[in-house]
Amino acid sequence: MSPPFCFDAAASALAVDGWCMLPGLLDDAQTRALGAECAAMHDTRQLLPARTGSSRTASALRGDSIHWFATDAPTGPQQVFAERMDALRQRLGRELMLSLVDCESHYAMYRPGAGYARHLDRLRGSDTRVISAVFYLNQDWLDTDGGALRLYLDDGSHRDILPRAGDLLLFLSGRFEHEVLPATRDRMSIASWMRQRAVGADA
Ligand SMILES: O=C(O)CCC(=O)C(=O)O
Ligand SMILES: [Fe+2]
Repeated sequence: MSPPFCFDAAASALAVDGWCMLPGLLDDAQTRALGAECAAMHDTRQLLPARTGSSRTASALRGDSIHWFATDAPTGPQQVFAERMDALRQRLGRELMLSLVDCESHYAMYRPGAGYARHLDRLRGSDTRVISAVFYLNQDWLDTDGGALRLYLDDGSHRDILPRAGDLLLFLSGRFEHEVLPATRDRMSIASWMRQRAVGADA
């Protein structure tokens, strides 16, 4: 387990820049177990084409297939991930003085050539997603494999982040547009959102 200072460094970077990379969320065996589970679920057709917003049909905007984690019956690897993310959520909430009440997560598989067009991680009419987190599951990813997440920064520049196993990308959901560029091989990740209660919802 990585020491808590990693979480503190992430909180500081999020407060200053609004985004950061956090290595060491899980160890290599835990990361590999999640990658193996995602690949197996894809092979057994348990990942379904993702939809955007209220659209009933799979959108041309995104080409991934996903599986939401069931919080009531997590698998072993999912439970390990969820516990670690909960610890991170609580630490970030304290440090950034945010009320982050829960975290929702799904596996995602992008087949070669699939991407996700530039977007913001806020669902239409909803401001519950505060922090976006993407945990990557791809062993031995090469620069030439493509598949970067392109994060558009405030100053008009962008950063390309390769989906390397064990890396966690964190950013403020309401602030950064981003897109997934197509890759030449299968690209797996866990996309998560740390959420606040909907404004106007009952306490
Ligand atoms: O897989 C990624 O790098 C990001 C996915 C994403 O932007 C999303 O699911 O909203
Ligand atoms: Fe996104």
